[in-house]
Amino acid sequence: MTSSSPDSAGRPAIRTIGRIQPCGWLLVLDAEASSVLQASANLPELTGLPMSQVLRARPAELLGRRLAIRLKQEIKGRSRLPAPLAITRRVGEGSMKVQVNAHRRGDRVIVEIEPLGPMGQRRLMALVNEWLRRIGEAESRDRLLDTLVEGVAQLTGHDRVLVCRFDADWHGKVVAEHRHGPVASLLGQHFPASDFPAQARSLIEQNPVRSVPDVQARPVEVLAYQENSGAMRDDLAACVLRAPSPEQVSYQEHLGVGAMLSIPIQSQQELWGLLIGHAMAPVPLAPAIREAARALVQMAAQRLFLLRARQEARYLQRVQDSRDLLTRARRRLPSPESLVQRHGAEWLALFRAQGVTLVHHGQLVSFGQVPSLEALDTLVSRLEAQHTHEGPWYTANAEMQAMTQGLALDGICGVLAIPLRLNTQRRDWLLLFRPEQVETLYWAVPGAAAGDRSGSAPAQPLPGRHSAWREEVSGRSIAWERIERLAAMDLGEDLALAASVHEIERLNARLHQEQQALADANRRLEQLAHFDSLTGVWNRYRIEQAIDVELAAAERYGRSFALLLFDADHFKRINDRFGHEMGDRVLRELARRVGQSLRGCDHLGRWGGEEFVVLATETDREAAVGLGERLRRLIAEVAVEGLPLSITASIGVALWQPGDSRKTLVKRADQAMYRAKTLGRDRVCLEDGGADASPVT
Ligand SMILES: Nc1nc2c(ncn2[C@@H]2O[C@H](COP(=O)(O)OP(=O)(O)OP(=O)(O)O)[C@@H](O)[C@H]2O)c(=O)[nH]1
Repeated sequence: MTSSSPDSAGRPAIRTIGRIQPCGWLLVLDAEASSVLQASANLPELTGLPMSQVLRARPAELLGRRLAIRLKQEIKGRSRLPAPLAITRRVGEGSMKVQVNAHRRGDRVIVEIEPLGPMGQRRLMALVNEWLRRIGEAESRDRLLDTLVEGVAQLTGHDRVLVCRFDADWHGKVVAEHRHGPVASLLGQHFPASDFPAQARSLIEQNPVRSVPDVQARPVEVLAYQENSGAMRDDLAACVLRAPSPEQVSYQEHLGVGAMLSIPIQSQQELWGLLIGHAMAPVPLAPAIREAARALVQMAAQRLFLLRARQEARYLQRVQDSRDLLTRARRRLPSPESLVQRHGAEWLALFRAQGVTLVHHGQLVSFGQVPSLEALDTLVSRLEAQHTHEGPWYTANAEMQAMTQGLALDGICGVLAIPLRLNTQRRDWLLLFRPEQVETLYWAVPGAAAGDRSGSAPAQPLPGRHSAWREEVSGRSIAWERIERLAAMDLGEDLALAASVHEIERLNARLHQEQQALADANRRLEQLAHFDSLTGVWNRYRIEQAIDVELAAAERYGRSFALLLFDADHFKRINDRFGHEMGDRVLRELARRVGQSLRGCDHLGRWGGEEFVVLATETDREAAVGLGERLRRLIAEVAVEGLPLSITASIGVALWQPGDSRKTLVKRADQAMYRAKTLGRDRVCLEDGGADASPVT
């Protein structure tokens, strides 16, 4: 900002508050657009008034009454004019058609006046429509961009129109170009990120079209009286006419460019790239042509994002197909480990990767080429500790990331890590690895590239080319694209689900086994608790329970039942003569035969030693004695292999009497049995008072 002191005549000082290009005129008005605050120093040419007067004039004196009123009305309550106003101005002897545009900046209204070009509106419209049609029909990205650069070149007359695509680091690569005349090609070359500083990128939002019709032209100062000069430094940031900075001028000179145009290719979410027009000599660019070029770029951007969406949809379909396979596989419940082995090759193709690792329950399963186990372990612990959110972690430049630095990655430069949340305590991971991809870059501007990128060899000038330097970029893999990251997240979700299903199935199987074991144990326990281990018939505890149940039923319903207690005769002799094992065999055989001969409603139990109890339900005295006699005969017929003797038993019979307890009933049966013993054995005795069945044949 420069200023001059009041002159000798005492007139107030005039300050310079900015600069514009000489291809137009600029006025800064107050918020109501009713008084002039600042004006470009070339306004005397257009108005015929001296500068001192311009700075004191009312807008109507400079723009004409009708235009000034329209301007005032149309900018009221708006941030910019809905459409430019066109007027014809008398300039000197002749007249000139100019376009007036205005926008608000803080509490000021900035008015830009530009001469309209010679091309008729109708011819221009026809041309634009033709190119819009061609752009709308392009079926591939390359075809689309080629059409765009050709169309813009035809409209603007620039010698070289190119499309520069930004990468994730804001380096730009020239991906399409149209040239006219002997101008050097920049196709395939790179512009370093330093050519597109963040500040310049943010200016794109304020004023998307940047046109410098004459790079070398001396800028025109925007002046103000001291009292009106309190302008913000960036007052002119959104002006089309804003003069390029000295650095921009020298940059363009370096490229040998006399005129330039730049229009962003963007969606609401992203700045995809830039369309750049270069002319070796100055080229005036009428506002209508500038706008037409912008319309072409906007149409191309729309088409570009549509084509990309289609391509992404195709890619997602492939991923979906793979996920379907996984879902089908899930029904067969394979382990996550076997899924990796089965689908690994397919995932590597889908994600352009060379290796994949699934970290599941602390176990690592890999397919393809992956880092060493030690490196993987370290990577997973670092991810666990440092990557706290649910989204993916990724890098194309592993050496430069703290997460992957210092790991023996064996030539792997790209890592995409997807956290799989299976339980709340610990995460599993799906890891994809990409190899290094050495790339040769041609930098459009020497010097600027060196040091910008890590791991790259120093940039070398290319022999025979002035504007390109060659650089070998190493230590990087191809970048993980957004759509690939999203697809990997989907795959991760499926894997987590498959792992959960498998895990649940495994736990269920274990639970089933445990239940089975528990049931077996219970069965064994019951066997132990209720059955005699030698003979397999009920033990004393169980038969006592049964007697109690029968006593209760008899007490309640008056149902008569009998208890038969029998004891093998002279059993000791068998043991003594033929051994204890023979004694055991005899007891088993005896129990088996007696048990088999009983009715389903009667019960046999071992009372202890060689003594057994038969509980005969619904049995009266006669039937009980009959049963005793039947058993006596049956026992006498029992033959045991290797035993040359016959076996006999003494049987005591007692019948339930009202008021009986287990003890009294058993006691009577025991006494009866004792009597049978004393009467000579091998006989049935009824309790006291009953007639004994006679034995011996
Ligand atoms: N082998 C075998 N012997 C048993 C078992 N339980 C008891 N004994 C034996 O059975 C015999 C019973 O002998 P005693 O009570 O003298 O009666 P006994 O020899 O049958 O004579 P009486 O009952 O008077 O006819 C003892 O020798 C016990 O050791 C068993 O489970 N297996």
